[in-house]
Amino acid sequence: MPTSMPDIANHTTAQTEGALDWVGMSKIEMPIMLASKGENDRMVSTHIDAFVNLKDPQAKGIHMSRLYLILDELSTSNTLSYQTLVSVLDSFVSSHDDLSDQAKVEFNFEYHLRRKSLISGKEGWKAYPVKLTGLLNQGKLTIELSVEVRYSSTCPCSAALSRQLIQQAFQQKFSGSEQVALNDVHEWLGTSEGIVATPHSQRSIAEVKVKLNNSLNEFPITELVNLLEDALQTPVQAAVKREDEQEFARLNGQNLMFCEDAARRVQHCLNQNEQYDDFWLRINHLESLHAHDAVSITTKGISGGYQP
Ligand SMILES: Nc1nc2c(ncn2[C@@H]2O[C@H](COP(=O)(O)OP(=O)(O)OP(=O)(O)O)[C@@H](O)[C@H]2O)c(=O)[nH]1
Repeated sequence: MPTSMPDIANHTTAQTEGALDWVGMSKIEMPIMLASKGENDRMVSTHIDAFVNLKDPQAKGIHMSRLYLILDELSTSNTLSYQTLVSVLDSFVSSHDDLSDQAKVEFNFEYHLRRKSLISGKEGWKAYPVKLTGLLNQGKLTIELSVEVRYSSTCPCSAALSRQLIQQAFQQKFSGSEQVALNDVHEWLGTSEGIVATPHSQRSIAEVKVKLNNSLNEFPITELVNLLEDALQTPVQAAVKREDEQEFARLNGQNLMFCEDAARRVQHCLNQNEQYDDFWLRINHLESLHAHDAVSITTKGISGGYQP
């Protein structure tokens, strides 16, 4: 490097002094080889946020290029795992010895999983938005995993109101007769006059963030997705034949959910799981009855933990 190049970060001081909580870069685009528990390592297309604190109030700035190059080395020569995420954070701090004692890195990407259809035995891809976050605060390490799971929620109130309309239609149709023939009822139930009303359902999104226990050394992405989809029972589907669609209708009918119900199901499952020291969740029902969404938010509720 030519010696005459000015080095603002090193050789000037701040015009106005002040320590800063986070300084760094957002949405760095990099392909990253990712190790995830139970899956083959694979390349994911990430957007990375990388930060250190600036604890020296007089220092002009941090060295952005050092953070970038640490990530570039991860991208070109390594695999993102629990261990390498910790190394990245250590390197962020050690590359800024006098300036920083905290580091944060967030990897945002879509993680594709093969998902089985409900009945037909077909398979298809689903893409799950995932965020892996590492935080190093004066030697204290926190690793978080966030995922989003999309599912269908059918309104329990609308289902009850629809059942009432079906009962009324039944009464109207058969009220004159002393006895009703089984076949007549069976046939009538198969018509659109029989099922005169259907409850509304909505595309719904569970956003979940978990703090990984220190004893974990792998990212449990697939496990967390499975846990959430098992709790909710009505995840959106990939490959769908008619038998799968019918089973989906049955599952929707058997799992009627307000956003409160969905939040409690997820809360219950996460509370049972000891791998997660803390959790935060937000349930979004993108209403079809309303133009606005129904939302519920909760946390594990531990002292000093996530805030709703
Ligand atoms: N600190 C800081 N740097 C910025 C910002 N925007 C762009 N940069 C640029 O980031 C580049 C890299 O900075 P450094 O890491 O200090 O680069 P360098 O001096 O060649 O690297 P070292 O020799 O390792 O210090 C510089 O060219 C800065 O101008 C900003 O808002 N803050």
